[in-house]
Amino acid sequence: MGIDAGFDMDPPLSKSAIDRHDWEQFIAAVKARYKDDDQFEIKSNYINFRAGEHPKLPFEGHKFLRFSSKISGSNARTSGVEQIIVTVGRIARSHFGSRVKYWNEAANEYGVYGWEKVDESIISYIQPDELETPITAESRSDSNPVLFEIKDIPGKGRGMVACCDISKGKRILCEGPLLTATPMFSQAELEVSLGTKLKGMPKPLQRQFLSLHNNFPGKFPFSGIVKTNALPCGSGSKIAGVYATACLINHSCVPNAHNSWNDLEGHETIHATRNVNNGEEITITYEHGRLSSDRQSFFRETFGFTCTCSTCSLPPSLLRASDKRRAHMERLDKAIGDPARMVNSLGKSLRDCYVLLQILDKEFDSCPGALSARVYYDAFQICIVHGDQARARIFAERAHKKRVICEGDDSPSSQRMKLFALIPSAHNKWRTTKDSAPINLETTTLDVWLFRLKE
Ligand SMILES: C[S@@+](CC[C@H](N)C(=O)[O-])C[C@H]1O[C@@H](n2cnc3c(N)ncnc32)[C@H](O)[C@@H]1O
Repeated sequence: MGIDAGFDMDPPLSKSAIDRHDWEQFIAAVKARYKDDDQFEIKSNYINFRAGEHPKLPFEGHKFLRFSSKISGSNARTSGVEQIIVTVGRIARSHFGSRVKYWNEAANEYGVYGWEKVDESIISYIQPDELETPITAESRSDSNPVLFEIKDIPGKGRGMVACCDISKGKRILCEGPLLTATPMFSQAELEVSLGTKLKGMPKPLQRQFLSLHNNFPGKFPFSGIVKTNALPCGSGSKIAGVYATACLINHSCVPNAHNSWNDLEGHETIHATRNVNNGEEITITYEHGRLSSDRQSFFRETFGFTCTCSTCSLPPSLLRASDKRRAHMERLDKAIGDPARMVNSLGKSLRDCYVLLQILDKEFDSCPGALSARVYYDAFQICIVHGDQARARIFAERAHKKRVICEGDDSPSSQRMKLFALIPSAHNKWRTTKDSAPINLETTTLDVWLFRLKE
C-alpha cells in the first residue's frame, strides 16, 4: 500500500493557445531547475523523474492531472521523491496559482481525481496530439485571468499589451528560458552550439524559439534569433536567456515594466514599474542611459533596429531636454561611484544621490524603477562606509521597497536589501571585533589569515 503524495491540476488545463503557452513556460522552468540533475530525464513527449514511482510531466499540458508518487518506503526515501514533488509543485504554483492542489495521504488529504482517470491520462502522454491556435485574450480561461495579450504594434512587430489595468509592482510574467547562450569565439561556433541545444529540446519549444523575431537573418539564423532577443541573466552577466514570451516585449527608453533574472529560481520576471492602463503596451528597457543619438547607434549595431519609443519620437526641443537630463544623470552616477569621493566627500556624495533621484523622477515620469533602487543602495553604502547606520537603515528600506516593485519580494536583491534594512552592518562582510583574530599561529599561517591570501 504505502503513502502517496502529490499535486493535482484542478481544473485541468485546456488546449487553448494561452494554456499551452503557460504550460510551456512551466515546463521550461522545471527544465531550468533540474537540467543538471541525474534523476531528470527528457523523453520525446514528457519529462520523467527517476525517483520514487517516476512521476511525469507531459509536454501537452491539457493531458496533465496529477504529479505524484509513493513517499513511504526506502526507494522513495533514498530517491528524495517527496522533495521533487514539493519543488515541482512550487514551480507549478508560481505558474498556475491555486489551480495546483497539494495533497498528502499522511495528512489524510487525497487528490481530486480517481486513480483510473489519472492512469489513463498518464498513458496518453506517449502519443502527442497538438493543436495550433494563436494567442488572444479570449482564448484564456476565466480561472487563469489574463494580464496581457500579444498583438501587432505598428512599426515594432509583435508586442505585449495589457488586457486590464495593471497596478504598479504587479508580477506580469514569470518565465524560465527556452535556452541560454554564452558568447563564443565566433558566430559559427555559437551557431553550432545553439543547433545542438535546439536538437535536444522538445518540438513545441523548438518551434517557440524559431518563431521569435530575427533581425539578422542569413548564414547564422539561430545566433540571429539570440542576438535579437536574448536578455542577460543578471546585470553584466555573459549568459543570456531566450524566452518564449518575455522576448515579445518591446523596448522603450521610458519603460513601464522591469525585467529581472532570478538566479536562485532560474527564471525571469516582469513587473509593472508604474500603473499600466488596459490597452497600453507593456515595455521594458534594453538599455537605459546615454544620449538619444548614442542609444540609437547602440540599438542599430547591437539589436538591428531603430527605436521609435515615445522618448525617441519627441519633438527636437523636448528630446534635447531629455538628453540634457540623461547627461546630468551620467555625470552624477559617475561621481557617486567614485570610491575616493565616497570616502572623502560624504556630504557631496549624498547630495549627488538626492539630485540624481530628482532627475530620475523627472525623466522617468516619477517611476524610475530599478534605477532609483540602485541610487538608494549607493546612498546606503556611502553611509555604511562612514558608520552612519541610522541613515543607512532608511536608505536600505527605500532600496528594498523599490526592488520589491521591480522584482518582487522573492528576488535575491530584494532579500539582500531587506537584510540590510534590518541589520545595516551585515553589509560589512569584513567586520570583526578586535579579539577575533586567531591565536597561537606561527607567522606564515597568521599572514594567510591576515592578508586574506586564501580568499
Ligand atoms: C525582442 S524583440 C521584441 C518582439 C518583436 N517586436 C517581435 O515582433 O517579435 C526585439 C525587436 O522588436 C522590435 N522593437 C522592439 N522595441 C522597439 C522600439 N522601441 N522601436 C522599434 N522597434 C522595436 C525590433 O525589431 C527589435 O529588434
